Amino acid sequence: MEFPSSLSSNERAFLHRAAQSLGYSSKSKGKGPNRFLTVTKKDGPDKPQHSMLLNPSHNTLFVIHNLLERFPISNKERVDMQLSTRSAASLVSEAENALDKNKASGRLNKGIPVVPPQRGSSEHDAFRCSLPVQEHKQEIIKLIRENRVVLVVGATGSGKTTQIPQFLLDECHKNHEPCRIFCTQPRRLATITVADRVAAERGENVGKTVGYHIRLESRVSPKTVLTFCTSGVFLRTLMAGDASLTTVTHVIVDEVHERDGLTDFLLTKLRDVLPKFPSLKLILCSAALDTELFRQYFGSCPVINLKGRLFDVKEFFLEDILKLTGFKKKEMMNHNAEAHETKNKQKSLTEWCETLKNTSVEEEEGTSALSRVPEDSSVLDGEDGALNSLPENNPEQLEPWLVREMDSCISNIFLNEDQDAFIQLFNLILYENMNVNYRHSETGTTALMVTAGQGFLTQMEQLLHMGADVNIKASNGWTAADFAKHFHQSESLELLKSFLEVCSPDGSTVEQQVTVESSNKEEELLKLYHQSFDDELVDLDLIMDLLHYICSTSSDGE
Ligand SMILES: Nc1ncnc2c1ncn2[C@@H]1O[C@H](COP(=O)(O)OP(=O)(O)OP(=O)(O)O)[C@@H](O)[C@H]1O
Repeated sequence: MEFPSSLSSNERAFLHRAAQSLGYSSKSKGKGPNRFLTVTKKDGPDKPQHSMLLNPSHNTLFVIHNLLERFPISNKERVDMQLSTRSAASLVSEAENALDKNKASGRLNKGIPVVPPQRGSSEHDAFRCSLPVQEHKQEIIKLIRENRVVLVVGATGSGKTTQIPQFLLDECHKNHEPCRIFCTQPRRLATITVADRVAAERGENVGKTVGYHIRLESRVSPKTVLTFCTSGVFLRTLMAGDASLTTVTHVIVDEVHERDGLTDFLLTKLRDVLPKFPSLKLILCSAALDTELFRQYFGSCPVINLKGRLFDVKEFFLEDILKLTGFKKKEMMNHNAEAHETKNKQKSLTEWCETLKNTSVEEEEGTSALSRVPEDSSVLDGEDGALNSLPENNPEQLEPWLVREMDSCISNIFLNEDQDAFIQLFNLILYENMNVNYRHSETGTTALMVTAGQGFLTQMEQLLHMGADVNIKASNGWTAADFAKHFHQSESLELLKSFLEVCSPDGSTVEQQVTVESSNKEEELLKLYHQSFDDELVDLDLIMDLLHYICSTSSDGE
């Protein structure tokens, strides 16, 4: 058995005497930090070992083969496995071998308690002091000193895992008390990261004062005082015999609230063995407030409740995030260009409506219904330009003279109430195969819309019979019914209503056709986003932009 170099000369002298009285031989070798004390049986280390025949099953061989492929053995391990005569010079490599064997078997190494070295300073010092657990440092130390089992309850992030083991290390250093601490974690990854973090907080690298041990991997040395390990590794060590706890001073079982099988089993085992090891302290850490069960299980052990670190939760919807981050995709840009075009069309239509309104006011000197533009005229400013896209309406696919003619008919009907324009319009529809739902190239209006707006009932009926669609929206989002309503053409509205009652199988009404469009910028942005991205997918670009925004605009912990 080898003892670590950290022993004082007095301690080494004590061990030499103890070894002698028990009939063992002991020897100190090396200088300064490399001085190790080894205790061997009188027979000497060279006594040949009894060999045992191992007959692994086919299945076992298969598993071993797989494991060796995943974790190939090093040259050194290969040499060590040869049955060679072991020389005294191989004492150090023997110790390393023992570590490796324990690593593979998933059991903790043997060791003795030592006084932890003084903590070094680190960049995390200020952060550590800000953790809620710091306020309870003295209370925690006192309770652990005075009780066999202590339960610490605190919200996630209060500092239980990283700080409580360090309180013990610092306290033992201050009082020159040897200690050997194990802290169990339910997960392998957490075991490694928390060990790394605690070592860094003490200004060290992992593997010195602070180490970790998970199955098939460990970073510990004879100087390791605090070992983070998985519940599985700790349990496996206990299964090999309770004696492994002889030199352990503190066991911290973390995340007991998770109630995973291994941790629960570990707690059962630890409760059973506690009476056998009077100097062993057990600390349970839980993030859940409902801890009565654990408290009772450990004979009404004392409980420390830590305050959590609460941060304001800000709620953002997708449209807020799009606005805050200025997120733009190529597809969104394309949609934006389309939206820009629609905006121009809306502007033209607004001008049309204004012209018509002014003309009517001049004609009817304030008594006209048109002088009382209804409250909802705000829809004219609507920025949403949800145009129905019908391929036959695309002026680019039509001959230019047809576009010119159709545009002129629609604008003349609307702006000049030109009855003759109807003759030309119907000619184009009937003889030039123009679509009855053709939309004016600059405003997106259809013949039905302008006819409804002007209250030309006979022509409206004709258009409806020719298949005019009442659902089409102009560039400002208005349907024919909106035009009728806006320009107070109640008869037009009635006609559309009765037409819908007859023709609409889904029972939609004219009231439902009257569109209330929002001018909300965020909504527009949201619509643009939805048009360019499939909601079923996760938008990693947006997430990256959001993370970047959070990192660049807020300070730590906000
Ligand atoms: N590996 C790490 N890297 C960076 N910061 C860390 C790391 N580990 C912990 N921290 C920081 O230290 C704080 C306290 O962590 P700690 O794990 O001690 O809290 P805890 O109360 O045990 O929470 P939990 O119940 O989630 O384990 C965390 O909120 C985090 O800010």
